[in-house]
Amino acid sequence: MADPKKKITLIGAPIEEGSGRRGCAMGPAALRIACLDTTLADLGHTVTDDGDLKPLPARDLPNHKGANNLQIVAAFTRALDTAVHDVARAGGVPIILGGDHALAMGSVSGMARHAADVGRPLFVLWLDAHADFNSPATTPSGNMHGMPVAFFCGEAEFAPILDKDRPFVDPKKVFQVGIRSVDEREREEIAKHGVNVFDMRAIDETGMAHIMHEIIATVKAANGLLHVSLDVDFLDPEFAPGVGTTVPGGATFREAHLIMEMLCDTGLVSSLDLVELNPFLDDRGKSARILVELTASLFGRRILDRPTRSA
Ligand SMILES: NC(=[NH2+])NCCC[C@H](N)C(=O)O
Ligand SMILES: [Mn+2]
Repeated sequence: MADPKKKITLIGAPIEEGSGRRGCAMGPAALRIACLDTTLADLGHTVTDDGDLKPLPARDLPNHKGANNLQIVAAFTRALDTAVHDVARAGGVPIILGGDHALAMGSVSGMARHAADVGRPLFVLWLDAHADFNSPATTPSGNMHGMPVAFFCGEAEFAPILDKDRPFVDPKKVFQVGIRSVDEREREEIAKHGVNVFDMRAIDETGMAHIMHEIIATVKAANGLLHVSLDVDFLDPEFAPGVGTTVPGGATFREAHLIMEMLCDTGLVSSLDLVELNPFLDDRGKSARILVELTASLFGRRILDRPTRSA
């Protein structure tokens, strides 16, 4: 395993205004209560918790009818773009504690700037039930957590949220895994832009290991950085009910761990979003705990390292 001990910085992003309901603002607290920091520190990493971002609404932007709560979403986007870029530039691995998925507008944009600084391409592994490739022009809901992928690929430029000359992510370097809910216009957009989609059928037919080998080989061959964006609804609601947009038929506990273990072996992961956790809807912290367990697998925990629990 390449360079196993990392400098990890936790960045809380208690944004819920990108989704259609309340609750995700409690996500960072739930992840902390589920011991994300000590779990990573126990694996030998240096962990710093930068606390929660609390940006003021971006009052320079007008309301937009296809983009609900634009001023707040834009404020988090700007704050995260800066915070994530700063951590990566200092040689650290940012983990963003969400917060709804609109936060990836900022986190991925910050990593795209870092990748451009170091002259390496940025790849994104999007683990989600949804493609999140809407824009204010195509959205059926106006909810901005359905738009981050289009935004960081430069396909949802409707207001001056970030610098318009910022580096975009090439949609062909976005791998979406677990997809099972895509809107009609969104489907056309992802096909047109060449986003790589592995939906649940592909997972069932081909197997997760095969899909991950393929993705990892592509990133390695390009000497890329890999940002992982993990939405709770990637998982089947049976294992992770604490999310506002559950879709039946999601990834299993083992499939999700396999992804994390395979990624860990590559040493390619530069940054991670943990998003859409809604503790208000969770079942006794179950979903928060699963996110912490998956993060542990991504950063080096091995099943065989753990004491066996019988009964
Ligand atoms: N990150 C999420 N949970 N996204 C859900 C998006 C749902 C729907 N496609 C929309 O745009 O409104
Ligand atoms: Mn999502």
